[in-house]
Amino acid sequence: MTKSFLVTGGAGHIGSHTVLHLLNKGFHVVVVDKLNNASEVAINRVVELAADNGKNLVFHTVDLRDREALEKVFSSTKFDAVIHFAGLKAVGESVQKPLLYYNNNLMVPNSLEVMASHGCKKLVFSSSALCMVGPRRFLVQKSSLFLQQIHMEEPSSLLKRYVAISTNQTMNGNNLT
Ligand SMILES: O=c1ccn([C@@H]2O[C@H](COP(=O)(O)OP(=O)(O)O[C@H]3O[C@H](CO)[C@H](O)[C@H](O)[C@H]3O)[C@@H](O)[C@H]2O)c(=O)[nH]1
Repeated sequence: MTKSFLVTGGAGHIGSHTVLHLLNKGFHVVVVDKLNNASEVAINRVVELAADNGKNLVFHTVDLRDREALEKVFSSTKFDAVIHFAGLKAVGESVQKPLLYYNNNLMVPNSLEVMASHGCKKLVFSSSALCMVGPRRFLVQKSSLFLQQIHMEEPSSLLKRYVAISTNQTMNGNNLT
């Protein structure tokens, strides 16, 4: 049977390229995106580029904080995995509006609960390598100190790190992995 993927933030930069790749591989893809940093034009373009496989793409304008809307999406399709790209990531804005970033980017546990209740156990959590500098220095050797200074003190990176770690713990704790 054809595999189905839910891509959050699938109208965005990395998301739309991922969606096209999945469609080209013949998979069924559902995108949820609240279109705060993207447009449905990107989705239409992906459908066009995927040619015949474009019919396997379904798009919903959904804010991941809206649990009821998320439940409806999971009720409509049995997903093999979720690929998570939906997030705010502008460094400068995250410093100016930290509460906006906390509010938007910490909704992952909400999605995990809905995933778990629908028996979906696989999540690809896309984050930024920059939020992992520090104890895990293997990523950026020479420039790591510089990157650490810039990024570890701004909310966007701190949040990504927090969400990455707590998502990992939740997935393990709930036997989702
Ligand atoms: O609460 C939110 C925040 C954003 N989005 C959507 O998520 C997408 C994010 O795409 P961007 O083009 O803004 O970002 P990138 O594809 O460049 O980056 C994304 O992928 C990166 C992978 O390294 C990081 O995970 C980063 O946090 C994530 O936004 C956009 O369509 C935006 O509308 C939502 O649906 N809900």
